[in-house]
Amino acid sequence: MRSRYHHSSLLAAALSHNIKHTFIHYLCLQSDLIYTNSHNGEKNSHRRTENIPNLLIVNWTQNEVGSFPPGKKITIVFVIGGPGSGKGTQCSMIVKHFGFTHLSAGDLLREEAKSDTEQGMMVKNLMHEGKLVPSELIVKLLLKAMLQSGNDKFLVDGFPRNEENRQAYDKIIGIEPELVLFIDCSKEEMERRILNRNQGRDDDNIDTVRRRFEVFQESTLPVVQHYEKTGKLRRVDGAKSADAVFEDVKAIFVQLNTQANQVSSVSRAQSNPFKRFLDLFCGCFGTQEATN
Ligand SMILES: Nc1ncnc2c1ncn2[C@@H]1O[C@H](COP(=O)(O)OP(=O)(O)OP(=O)(O)O)[C@@H](O)[C@H]1O
Ligand SMILES: Nc1ccn([C@H]2C[C@H](O)[C@@H](COP(=O)(O)O)O2)c(=O)n1
Repeated sequence: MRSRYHHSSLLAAALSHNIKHTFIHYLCLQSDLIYTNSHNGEKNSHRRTENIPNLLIVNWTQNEVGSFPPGKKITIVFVIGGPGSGKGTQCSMIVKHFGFTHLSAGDLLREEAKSDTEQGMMVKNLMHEGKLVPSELIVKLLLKAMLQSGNDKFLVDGFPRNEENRQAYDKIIGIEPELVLFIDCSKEEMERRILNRNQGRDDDNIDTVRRRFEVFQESTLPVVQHYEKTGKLRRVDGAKSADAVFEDVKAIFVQLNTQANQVSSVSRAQSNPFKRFLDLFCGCFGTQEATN
């Protein structure tokens, strides 16, 4: 306990004096803190939580990543489910039918893991152990990919994986998801699918898969419960065949499109001055709404 306190104090001192990264890393490893050089350019240390690794350098600024133009309508759907539940499979089908851009948090991290940097190595190791990568990093990668795509409709696959992901997203991107699709599937079926997947993924081995299940149980299920309470969750039975699951998914997206069209026709009508005048006029004489 004393040594942990000692390292935390040294870390604070090192941060305020711009001491070399390697020394800061050492201190982070010895304490329960992580270090981030965060989006507002400030160096910070944070208390580590359950799924946060020992050390992290997140090095970015808001300018580096950019943001959406103010007032632009952006549609976001989160797709969550256990490992191997069929998130990627369903996302590919949604893209074909509904014109979303598919952003897989796992794929973005696998790309990052290829880079020959300290950060790349950290991501690679965490994924190999079946652990979650720090939230600021994944949110930054998502925002970057969203802006690069030029689209305004996004399926965010495999996110949020824990409460910390959700909070980092709120802080950095802050666009409420329209809905959260949850693909519900038994552990036995997911394990069977992953071990048959054969895509050369480093984390598709029995030990890592078991750890990924634990993380899903401990960290992702509370997020599912959160969205259930807010009324945003749409649960589908992932145990059916991929096509049968998509029938259920399709119904959810058709409804989402219908709602979006209704909202945009109301706002188009509200921005038409002639229609507003006519509605007011008819309202005064007790007639039905003038136009629609
Ligand atoms: N409904 C289904 N029935 C049977 N097999 C399926 C079904 N959906 C997907 N699969 C197969 O199961 C494997 C895992 O699917 P997929 O990669 O889509 O899952 P995922 O949830 O994205 O996994 P991960 O979280 O590990 O990336 C793939 O080989 C896929 O072809
Ligand atoms: N929000 C996320 C999403 C993914 N990861 C890491 C940990 C996962 O085991 C791995 C693979 O993801 P998948 O392809 O199964 O969606 O990527 C994370 O840390 N945070």
